[in-house]
Amino acid sequence: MATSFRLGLIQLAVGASKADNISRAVRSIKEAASGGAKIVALPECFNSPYGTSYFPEYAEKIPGESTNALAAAAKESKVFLVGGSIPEEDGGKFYNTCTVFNPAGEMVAKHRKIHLFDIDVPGKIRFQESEILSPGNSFTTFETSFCKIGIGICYDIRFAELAQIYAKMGCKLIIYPGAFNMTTGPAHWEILQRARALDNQLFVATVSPARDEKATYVAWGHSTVVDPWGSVVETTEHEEKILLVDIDLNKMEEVRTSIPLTVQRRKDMYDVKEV
Ligand SMILES: NC(=O)CC(=O)C(=O)O
Repeated sequence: MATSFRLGLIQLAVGASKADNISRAVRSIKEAASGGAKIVALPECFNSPYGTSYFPEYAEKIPGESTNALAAAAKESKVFLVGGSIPEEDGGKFYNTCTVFNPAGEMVAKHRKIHLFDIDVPGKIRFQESEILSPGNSFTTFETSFCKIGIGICYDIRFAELAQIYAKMGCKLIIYPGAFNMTTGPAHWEILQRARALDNQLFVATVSPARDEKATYVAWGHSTVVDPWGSVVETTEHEEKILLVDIDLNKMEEVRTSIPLTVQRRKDMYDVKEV
């Protein structure tokens, strides 16, 4: 199994036209692949503006228009493709869903956002995904020719337990398509990624939409890769951009050998009763 690869993160400018969002995503996937990316990822809500009022209008069944385009793009460019997320409709319910495709264009994973983004920061931001969306109920990992990868969507990154579970399942990289905002972005976006990476001694990547100041929800941007030492390998500002980042998985073993948390855990002590 190869231990290094190039990861392509597509910080896509997402607008009101679904067709335009899809075609620009497909173009960017090809561009990332031409730049040598073997694993490519799109942002949360890549085909729709982010907001509960948009979800029913933009929602699709899976497979559907957006995921068929992703499957074809993965196959054409021969990449593993983490398809950001789309609003999904299934059985009259809506989900925030990430689909993953292998280089043959087959869907190999589907993650429905587990932790819904319900927050109310007085005077700053109130967002209640649960007004429209239902949560997913399963963990999502997939195998590549490089390593096992775990998927979370945006708010999922705030829950340390999910990352710990993916680490236990043998993931070396967790990819979080996400769209933090102008309040929580500067405060928490980078520190959460570094915390998840450092706690679990693995790679973490996030992919945001580009910032649109006129949108009802203004995304923070700053798609990033953090290594198992907790260092930011690569990040960007808020404009549309394709980040190409070389990942050397040997770094993980190096860090785990130097600071051997995985064998030092006191699992005999951690099962405490919650009060
Ligand atoms: N948009 C999200 O799901 C999460 C977010 O913006 C935050 O946690 O802050």
